[in-house]
Amino acid sequence: MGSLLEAPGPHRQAAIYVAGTAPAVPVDADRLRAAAQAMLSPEAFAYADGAAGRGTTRRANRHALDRWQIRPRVGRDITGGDMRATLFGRTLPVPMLLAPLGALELAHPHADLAVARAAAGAGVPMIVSSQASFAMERIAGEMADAPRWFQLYPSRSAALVESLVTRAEACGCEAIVVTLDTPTLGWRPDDLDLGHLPFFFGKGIANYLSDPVFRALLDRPPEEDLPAAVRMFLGVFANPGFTWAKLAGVRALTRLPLLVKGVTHPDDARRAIDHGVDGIIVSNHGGRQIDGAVPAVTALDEIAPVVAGQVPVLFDSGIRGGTDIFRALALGANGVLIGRPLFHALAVAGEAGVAALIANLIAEFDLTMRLAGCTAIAEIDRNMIRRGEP
Ligand SMILES: Cc1cc2nc3c(=O)[nH]c(=O)nc-3n(C[C@H](O)[C@H](O)[C@H](O)COP(=O)(O)O)c2cc1C
Ligand SMILES: CC(C)CC(=O)C(=O)O
Repeated sequence: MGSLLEAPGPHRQAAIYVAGTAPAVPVDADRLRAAAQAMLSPEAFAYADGAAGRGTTRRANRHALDRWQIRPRVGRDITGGDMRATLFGRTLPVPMLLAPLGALELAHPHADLAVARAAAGAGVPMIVSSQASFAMERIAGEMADAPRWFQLYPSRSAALVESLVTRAEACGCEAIVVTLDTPTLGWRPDDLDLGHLPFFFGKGIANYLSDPVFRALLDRPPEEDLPAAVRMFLGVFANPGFTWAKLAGVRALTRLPLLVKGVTHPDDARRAIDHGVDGIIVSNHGGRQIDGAVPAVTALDEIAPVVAGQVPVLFDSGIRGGTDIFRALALGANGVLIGRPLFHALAVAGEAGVAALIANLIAEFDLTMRLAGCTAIAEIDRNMIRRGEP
């Protein structure tokens, strides 16, 4: 049997299963999540799925996205279709990146290495987490010249921050993302109930264990005394005293584009620009930090007009399909980050799972865009959507 979609296009066939054959990796985000849950330990699933407090913001992220209604334009020639977008001088096949996710070894033993290979295969940038399960140099080693960025938790140790940023530059990361919404971990009942956080067990700390500055803080090497290294990690990885003024210190360390992640207030978007950032990631960390925080897409709607094109605005927290990508772009985002579905796809089928997820998202976005009458990213503007009833 042929594919269900015959129209020409670079990614068109990606999501398409041959009639009668169910896809190995569920296409729908909810089914993908369920498949991952069936395979993972309760602790691993809870860590990724978990949210702050009662999960109000995690739910609100979806609810708010669903309220935005696409207003398709008809009677247009949609034979072609160009999803490419340029960010910081790099042309991407589609305005989509893989969000930084820590402790991916909970999902799959190949963790970040599998994600890196799938990302590189698709040309979709991977944002390597500070909390990666492999050292960033090994992850980069899987990617040839494919685009990768590095996400930094501003550590209490300025020397460690400098070392991490220097290493990221040296292994070919093309941008530095400073996450500002996690000066300390949020209140996460699922993890608390299970008494489990990956970091306590030495997971997701490979970038620290491989760092000369971090190792110099230890009395004995982590290979001899992992619990002591874990305690040191817990003591230094975050910096509750990190302020806008201190961002200048990170800015001074690198000539790479610097983005801040976790902005939801328009005044903070203004401040970020005043402090010389090159990009803003509107995100509430998938509702994992403050229960009751503003839905991320509502924040995007407020922030995009304030930024008004001065720097690129990226968006995450709730993106589950191609229509969500369309909504975010229509609200002024220059690109989106894929979060939890990436963890789920990795759990279900490793590198192949992530490759399938990426291909499916691109294919659905492609179809959404052209069915809405748009054949170029620039055509996806505010006029293409409206806010529906609550
Ligand atoms: C398992 C997991 C680990 C995460 N680790 C990080 C991290 O190390 N650094 C970071 O900036 N954000 C981290 N995040 C937040 C994501 O980058 C992203 O903001 C969030 O997943 C978006 O919400 P969504 O998954 O509901 O779309 C993590 C999220 C999850 C689910
Ligand atoms: C706080 C980190 C260590 C990991 C993270 O960002 C998360 O679990 O959401």
